[in-house]
Amino acid sequence: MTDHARRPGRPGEERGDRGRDRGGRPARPNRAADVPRQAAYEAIAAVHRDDAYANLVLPAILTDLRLYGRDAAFATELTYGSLRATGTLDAIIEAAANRAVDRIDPPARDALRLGVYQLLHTRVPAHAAVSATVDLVRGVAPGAAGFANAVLREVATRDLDAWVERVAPSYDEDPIGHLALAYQHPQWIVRSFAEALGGDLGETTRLLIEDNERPSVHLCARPGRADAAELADEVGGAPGAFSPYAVYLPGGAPGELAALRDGRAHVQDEGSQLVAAALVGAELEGADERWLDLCAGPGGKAGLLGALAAPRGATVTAVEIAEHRARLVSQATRGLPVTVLNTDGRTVGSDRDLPAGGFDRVLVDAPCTGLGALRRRPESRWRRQPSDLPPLTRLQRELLGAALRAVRPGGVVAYVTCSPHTVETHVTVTEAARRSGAGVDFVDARPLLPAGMPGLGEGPTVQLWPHRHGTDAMFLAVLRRAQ
Ligand SMILES: C[S@@+](CC[C@H](N)C(=O)[O-])C[C@H]1O[C@@H](n2cnc3c(N)ncnc32)[C@H](O)[C@@H]1O
Repeated sequence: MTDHARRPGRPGEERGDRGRDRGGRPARPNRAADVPRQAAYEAIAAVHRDDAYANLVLPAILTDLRLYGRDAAFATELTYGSLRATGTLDAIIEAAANRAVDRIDPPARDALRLGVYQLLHTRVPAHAAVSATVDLVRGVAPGAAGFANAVLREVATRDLDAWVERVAPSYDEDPIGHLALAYQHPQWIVRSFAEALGGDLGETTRLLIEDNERPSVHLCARPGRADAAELADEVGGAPGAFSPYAVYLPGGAPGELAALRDGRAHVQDEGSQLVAAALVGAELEGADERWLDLCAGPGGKAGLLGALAAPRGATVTAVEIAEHRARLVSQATRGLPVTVLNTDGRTVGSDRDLPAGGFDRVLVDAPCTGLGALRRRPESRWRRQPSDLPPLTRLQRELLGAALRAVRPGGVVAYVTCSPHTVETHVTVTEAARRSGAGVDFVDARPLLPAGMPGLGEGPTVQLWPHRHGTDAMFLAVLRRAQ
């Protein structure tokens, strides 16, 4: 695995030796296991053992094992599908094995997850799923082959619905617990979605279903450099439903597109385009020249803001605390009127380049749990924990407080998260506005989005949703500092 595919270890986090051979290398399944399953095993083992990200580690494994076409697609489906379903697969394995999953050796457990996924979610014939998985287990955890065989045979006695009925609480007694198991999300996340959707469990279910689909890739045709309709023709895609800059790409990865190479477009979810453009569309009296992006890495929104700033004679200051991400912002905004600062956005007022009251428009695209983008990272729903919330919401409040210091009287701030969790959205915004010394008014964000966009709620803030808008679940609040 390449280093960039690996999530940095947290301080004090130890990596165990399980699933490694005597030389310390990850144990490889035996060569008899067929190659797509071997690739999927290696990817999910890397995710669980090394904290890797599947979307980064899998392409490297596919290349390493020379898998293309249908084989690569099968390996991808197995990897993404079994990572997304981990919690549900584990509940089924526990019931079938009559043993807690954390008492199963990690290599055998990962192989079993893959096997159960094939049995319950794919058209792979049961005998093939069982024998291929037992072969895999022989390579990675030889002592567990008989155990795996017995568990898989037990799982194969029922279909998915019957297993859900057996292991999930009934919908009537515990609807959140039932939906979590049936639709493969942790309970705390289902609860937070239901709350953000006003308690509508039917709509929550539609969201959970959408979260289990792979999203299409969206491009942003950079204003002044490309036209969305022409770009759609060029790449064989379709113009977006809402953003005037969006193009939906057919298939998965964008690959080598000339438009990306020569800076006419960048990859960006349509929801991200909409919230960045909303900041620029907000009415402003007086000067409109100095824009600030307080959390800019890796530079998607800074790229769009820069392209929108250029013809207006405005400039963008893009702040990013992480050095490597600041470099990505510089790359993403080459040729645009954007200055990148590798610093902490909370230094507004004490950093010469970030003067208090020095900006007309400010974007805070805050670090968040990313619960609105679970479609993109199959493992992230199981990795995120409720304990992630307190430090993140504190940082969000501080960054929004800094933005409210940075904006001039009468100027506007857009607060954005790619999470619909109300603690990261409404609670953060209300608290930061309350604590800010300056007077702050909410601007209705709905008219700042394209006319006719459905499902924008009661305002003044806006929550976009995968199942309503086909975008990530982006939240947008627009605030104006009192004169
Ligand atoms: C949600 S991402 C921003 C995405 C970006 N706006 C885009 O469209 O590509 C949040 C970013 O904030 C950065 N960040 C976190 N704490 C920060 C701080 N105190 N000051 C500035 N940037 C910070 C993170 O490193 C991360 O790159």
